[in-house]
Amino acid sequence: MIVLAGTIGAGKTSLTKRLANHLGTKAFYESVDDNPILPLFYKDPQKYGFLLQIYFLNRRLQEIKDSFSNDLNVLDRSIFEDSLLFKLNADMGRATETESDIYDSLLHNMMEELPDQRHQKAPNLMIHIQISFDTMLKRIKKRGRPYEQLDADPSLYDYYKQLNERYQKWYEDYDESPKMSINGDRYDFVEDPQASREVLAQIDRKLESLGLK
Ligand SMILES: Nc1ncnc2c1ncn2[C@@H]1O[C@H](COP(=O)(O)OP(=O)(O)OP(=O)(O)O)[C@@H](O)[C@H]1O
Repeated sequence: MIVLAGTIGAGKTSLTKRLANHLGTKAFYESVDDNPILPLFYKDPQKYGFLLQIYFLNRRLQEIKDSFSNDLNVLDRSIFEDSLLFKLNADMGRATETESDIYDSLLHNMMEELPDQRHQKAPNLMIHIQISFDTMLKRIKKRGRPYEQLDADPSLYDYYKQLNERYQKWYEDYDESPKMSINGDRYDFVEDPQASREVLAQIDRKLESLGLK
């Protein structure tokens, strides 16, 4: 499977749709607007941080299992990014070190490959969409999910800034599968059809180099 990665508002969902369409495969989305824990988490991160992670972990593993049938199926978010978000939350005092350690050990245990399994759980390719902090703020505002807005909670500014900064290092350290990065500032694949074609061509070249296409 191919997984998309990137910060809030990077365009993972949009690129998932375009890429699956282009490859003629199935797209798997995590519905954000139907997530019952997310608004609770934004209201009280300390109380709901751990529950939210377990909710996501469960959903993302389900997606991985559901998408096994084709190596080119596309998932709108990687399971590995959640750990980055949770660590940030732990560092901001919204989760304890014990919760963070237990989460990491559970993730590791769930993702461990078994000797004779027919399909690997790790993705075949991870595509990171990189955007600047400025673009991230603009996208969050434009999309307008109420609980994500800075007007409602100015302390989110620091959260978003740190999150954006940590993504670059996360991408550099990521070694669960082959990977590539898309410049989401330069290529506005949502609004600009030419940029969209260029991004899909970049991904095609990578898939070809991996023997997946
Ligand atoms: N592991 C996590 N811990 C805390 N919050 C999370 C986690 N994963 C997602 N979220 C929250 O869920 C919401 C949706 O984030 P996500 O990046 O998955 O989708 P998105 O913003 O719609 O992405 P895109 O615009 O790239 O499609 C955001 O408010 C984000 O902060």
